Amino acid sequence: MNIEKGFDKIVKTLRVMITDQPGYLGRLTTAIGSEGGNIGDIRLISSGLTHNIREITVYVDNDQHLEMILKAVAAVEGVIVEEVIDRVQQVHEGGKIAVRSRVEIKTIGDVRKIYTPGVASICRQIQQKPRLADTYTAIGNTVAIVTNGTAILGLGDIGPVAGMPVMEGKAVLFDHLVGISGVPILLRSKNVDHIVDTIWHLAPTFGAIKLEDIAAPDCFEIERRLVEMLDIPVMHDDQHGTAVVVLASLLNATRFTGTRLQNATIGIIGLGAAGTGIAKLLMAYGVKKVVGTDLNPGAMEMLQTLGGEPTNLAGVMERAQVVIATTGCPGLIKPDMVKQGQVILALSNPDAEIKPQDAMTAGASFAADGKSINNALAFPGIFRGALDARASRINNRMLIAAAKAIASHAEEGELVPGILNRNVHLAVAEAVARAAAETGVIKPRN
Ligand SMILES: NC(=O)c1ccc[n+]([C@@H]2O[C@H](COP(=O)([O-])OP(=O)(O)OC[C@H]3O[C@@H](n4cnc5c(N)ncnc54)[C@H](O)[C@@H]3O)[C@@H](O)[C@H]2O)c1
Ligand SMILES: O=C(O)C[C@H](O)C(=O)O
Ligand SMILES: [Mg+2]
Repeated sequence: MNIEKGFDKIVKTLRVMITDQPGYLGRLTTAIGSEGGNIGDIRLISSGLTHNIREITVYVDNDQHLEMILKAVAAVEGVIVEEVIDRVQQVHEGGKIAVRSRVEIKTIGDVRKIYTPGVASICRQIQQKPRLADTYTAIGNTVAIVTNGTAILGLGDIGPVAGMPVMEGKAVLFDHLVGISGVPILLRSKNVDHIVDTIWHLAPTFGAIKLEDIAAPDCFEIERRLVEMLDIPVMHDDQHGTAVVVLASLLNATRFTGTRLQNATIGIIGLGAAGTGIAKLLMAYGVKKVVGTDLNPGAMEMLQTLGGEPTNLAGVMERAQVVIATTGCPGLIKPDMVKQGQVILALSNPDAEIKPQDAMTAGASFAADGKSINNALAFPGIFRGALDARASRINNRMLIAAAKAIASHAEEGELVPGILNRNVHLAVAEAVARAAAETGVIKPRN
């Protein structure tokens, strides 16, 4: 019940020509199954006189596994594989986002209105009353998604351009879930001063700034300085979006087990952007005992400064009732390290420190990975709420309100609700806007 059903396989679609007689499709599926290929959809694409074309979705472990399956299929008489389609690749072709017009142009008169000369009167009005930009431009509904590519998922420092598919993915989620226009900004810099300065100069374009996949420790300084300098919300998603979803999941885990989160010992493995953000929010919520480990002594020092206790990997696994891993190291937690009844959140993407199934088999009471405990549950509603409220910043009260809203939408026995449930994002937005008003971070109308 607590294990997310695995999407940890690679999805391939085989386009096959099959003799249209009884038994051929059966022999084909048997060949796939005999090599351990798990079959998803089977679609009939076209019917000919003697042959059919079908597309068969197969879940495989890796490229070698696919090769074995193709070999087995090639040996089936009356079946020819025409193409192996990669749907993941397909969906990225041409990029996943575009800027599109919201107005229609039918005549030259329309052009005169949306563009020069008509547009000039709108410019003048905004010049006189800057707040009119909220009414007459897209700024208030546009969020920059800024990365320098130094911590793209758990893939590490792969550069901003290689990180673009993730940034586009975040923009797609913004649009789909809460109607925000997310604009990826790729920065070719690892210099904190340059990054801060560049974002400051770009900021008038945006209603808010979402920092994404910028590695620790620079991410802390960049965010701190921007929050200080700008009067629009700035939030590093990997720190705070992740922390909100972790808090939501722990509110539920402790409710199910009848324990008090504040009194639980929380262990964090990997004290980078995500791990440190999680430690900070859990402590702000009232958690008294946070132990943590990192390969980097500077990260351990920071935990100590925050009031946590540095230890080693064995120490975390031994002492913590809840283990949260954010290292980017798949397979770091071995099943024999898991203690009976522990909650294990292995959050690294794309591959977890331990698969939830393995943690459950090893005795965990709850286990989840970064696909279900994902900041995509938090960031859309947090930014929607902050923009709607005209908040100048995002504070802990807003983050905790978001976590409670997420937690309250989980089904019984579930740590968090599904990412695609729009009601969750709406509830998060409302809770965040309310908390912004209660904490007085609403911008005055200028
Ligand atoms: N599920 C989510 O919503 C979510 C959100 C953010 C980040 N993450 C994942 O968390 C991971 C880290 O992301 P980040 O942005 O914090 O990166 P980061 O580079 O800021 O931090 C990673 C930290 O892990 C430490 N580390 C690496 N290997 C370690 C090991 N073997 N033992 C202990 N510490 C180790 C590093 O020293 C570093 O401090 C990534 O895999 C990312 O996908 C998941
Ligand atoms: O992008 C994700 O899936 C979550 C998170 O922001 C990450 O960096 O892993
Ligand atoms: Mg990220």
